Amino acid sequence: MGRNVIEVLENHSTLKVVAGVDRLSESTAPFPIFETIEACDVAVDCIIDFSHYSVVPSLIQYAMEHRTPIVICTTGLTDETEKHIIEASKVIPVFRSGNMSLGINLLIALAKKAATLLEDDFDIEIIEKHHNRKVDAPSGTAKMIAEGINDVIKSPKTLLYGRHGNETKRSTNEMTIHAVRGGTIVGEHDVLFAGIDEVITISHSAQSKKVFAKGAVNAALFLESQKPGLYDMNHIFSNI
Ligand SMILES: NC(=O)C1=CN([C@@H]2O[C@H](COP(=O)(O)OP(=O)(O)OC[C@H]3O[C@@H](n4cnc5c(N)ncnc54)[C@H](OP(=O)(O)O)[C@@H]3O)[C@@H](O)[C@H]2O)C=CC1
Ligand SMILES: O=C(O)C1=N[C@H](C(=O)O)C[C@H](O)C1
Repeated sequence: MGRNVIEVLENHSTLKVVAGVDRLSESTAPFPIFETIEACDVAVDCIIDFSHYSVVPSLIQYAMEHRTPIVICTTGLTDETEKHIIEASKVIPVFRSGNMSLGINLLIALAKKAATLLEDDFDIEIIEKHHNRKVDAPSGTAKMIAEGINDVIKSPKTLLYGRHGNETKRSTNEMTIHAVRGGTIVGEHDVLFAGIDEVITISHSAQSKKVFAKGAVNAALFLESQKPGLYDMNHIFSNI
């Protein structure tokens, strides 16, 4: 994703990459690359993060100490890191989303609407598919979809992850996320509403990683004029 962000910013009219963080960089980039965020001594106006959940706490710490707005796109964050993000957002503008595409945010809005209409008679299941290099499962997006649905239905469902080892039939109170990993699949999410003799599926398929990089750059631009706070895609697409 880092390379995709660099490409999106290559000919940008107002933004430019002034530094990168990569622990094993062999890059010939025209800007300094640091092994860790702590080593970064370049003044930056915004941090865009696509990394690994284990390093996000150090990014947040750096952003707070330097009063730098931050766009956090990394998924698989621990509960402790989630709390850290909330604390940080009291001091600096923080943009946080497990999916930076417009399409997924529309899918969530549609799935919420469908869930409120169908929750009594339809089983809801989420299937996500990603490339074989992804380290976290289920995807951050699948969790966002499930949480979004649970926020609006009368009886929030218990979340399950896969059905392996389950020796009882499906309960109406559950919603399961199924994760598939293979090849170079960029990112696919299906929300299934399965009723008697009919199934409605709401799907999103990312065709390239560029879509996430563009979303992150838009989020960085959005943060430029924001006060400290926690922001997400709903603040950008407020009319979805
Ligand atoms: N919100 C969104 O829209 C999107 C979010 N993502 C999320 O962004 C994150 C990154 O995705 P992606 O770029 O595809 O993943 P990659 O694995 O390609 O890149 C992750 C980067 O983080 C580095 N890294 C991993 N572990 C550590 C560590 N312990 N210390 C320091 N650096 C580390 C990796 O370095 P190295 O190569 O040396 O391991 C690599 O440079 C994931 O969490 C993914 O789910 C991805 C796409 C869209
Ligand atoms: O790791 C990825 O590639 C992606 N991760 C995000 C997620 O976990 O939902 C977003 C996107 O689906 C791509």
